[in-house]
Amino acid sequence: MKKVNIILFGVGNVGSTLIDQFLKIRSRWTAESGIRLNIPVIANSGKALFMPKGIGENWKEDFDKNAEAYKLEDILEFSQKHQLENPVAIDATVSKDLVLDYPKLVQNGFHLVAANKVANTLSDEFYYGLRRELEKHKKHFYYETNVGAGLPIVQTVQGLHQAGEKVIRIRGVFSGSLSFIFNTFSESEGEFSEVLKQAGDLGYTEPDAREDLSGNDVGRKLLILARELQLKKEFKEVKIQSLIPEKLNGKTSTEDFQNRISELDEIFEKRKKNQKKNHVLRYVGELKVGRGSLEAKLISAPRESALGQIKGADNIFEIYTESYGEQPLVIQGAGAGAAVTARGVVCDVLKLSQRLN
Ligand SMILES: NC(=O)C1=CN([C@@H]2O[C@H](COP(=O)(O)OP(=O)(O)OC[C@H]3O[C@@H](n4cnc5c(N)ncnc54)[C@H](O)[C@@H]3O)[C@@H](O)[C@H]2O)C=CC1
Ligand SMILES: N[C@@H](CC=O)C(=O)O
Repeated sequence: MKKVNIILFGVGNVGSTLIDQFLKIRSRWTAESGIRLNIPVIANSGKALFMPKGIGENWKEDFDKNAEAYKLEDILEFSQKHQLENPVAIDATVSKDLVLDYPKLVQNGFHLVAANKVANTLSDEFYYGLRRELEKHKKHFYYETNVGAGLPIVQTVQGLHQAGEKVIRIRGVFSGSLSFIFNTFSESEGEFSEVLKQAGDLGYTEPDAREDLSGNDVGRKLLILARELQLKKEFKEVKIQSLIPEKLNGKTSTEDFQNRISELDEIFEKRKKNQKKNHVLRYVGELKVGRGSLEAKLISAPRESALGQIKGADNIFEIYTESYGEQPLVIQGAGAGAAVTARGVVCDVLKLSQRLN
């Protein structure tokens, strides 16, 4: 029997759904794959719950009652003291500080699984430095949910590239929240701000919705895919059209922004009206590999086109390669939401566990 110990950072929207999915699947993993999954530590930004034998169904009550203030060192010590076999740190936060500690986690024997996109979008130096550290310590890093949430995008692009296929262009709708917002707003009479709020309530937006509206989240996904194709790119090289008017951007607090979102209504109402007949708004990302260009922008697409037809929080990725020619390989489906994202993380943990002794 192979034991795998999960240390979960981030018990929010994705993290708490992930715990519930793990608790449901683990007896099947034991029976079918010989993997015994234990979750001895769960942590949010302030507190951590330490349970050497692992959390159970009452984890929420246990966390509320027994979680304590902690530092990363406490987790490293706990892991050593209890000789946790195959420790896996899962990052379901948006924290840059935690990402900067990834090398330390790896040096202390941890494998990594991240929904957080920050590690793959910091400088080239950090990106390759982390990979060198992983190689040196023979540890693995999975991050399928960084692009397309639970959709198999990263593995497909990695697979094509490693197999020698020439990827020419990747284009599509890369943001689940912006997809939901424009799919809904294009077809309804409702105000833009109401739809934006709905996207947040459904768990599609980033904790700060401006990360989505600024186009930064799409920019990050483009950069992650570009780096999978060995393009040496930095985030600042991604051309991004922000949807946030200057008066509401960076300088306002998140709360202030929330209170003023109705100021977006008139702007987007105008954009919707100023389109050709039977056209809809879509926020798209495009990576042109040969030119090394990465761009995220709002376009008006024919309603009957592939981009125009997507529904709900769907993402669509059109992957143009040499062998696929004019007809791209297309991957489409829900691109945001706690359930699909958590399931993508569960898949990563399963794949990682299958590689361990
Ligand atoms: N919601 C979605 O559809 C998708 C989300 N993701 C990514 O998943 C991550 C989590 O998203 P949500 O669950 O929606 O966010 P959330 O805001 O609901 O939860 C984040 C959690 O992280 C905790 N946290 C913050 N800093 C921490 C630290 N240094 N150490 C430990 N915990 C810390 C917070 O206390 C909170 O519990 C984000 O990076 C997001 O980009 C990725 C794909 C899809
Ligand atoms: N906010 C993101 C969530 C997944 O990465 C999105 O809308 O796509």
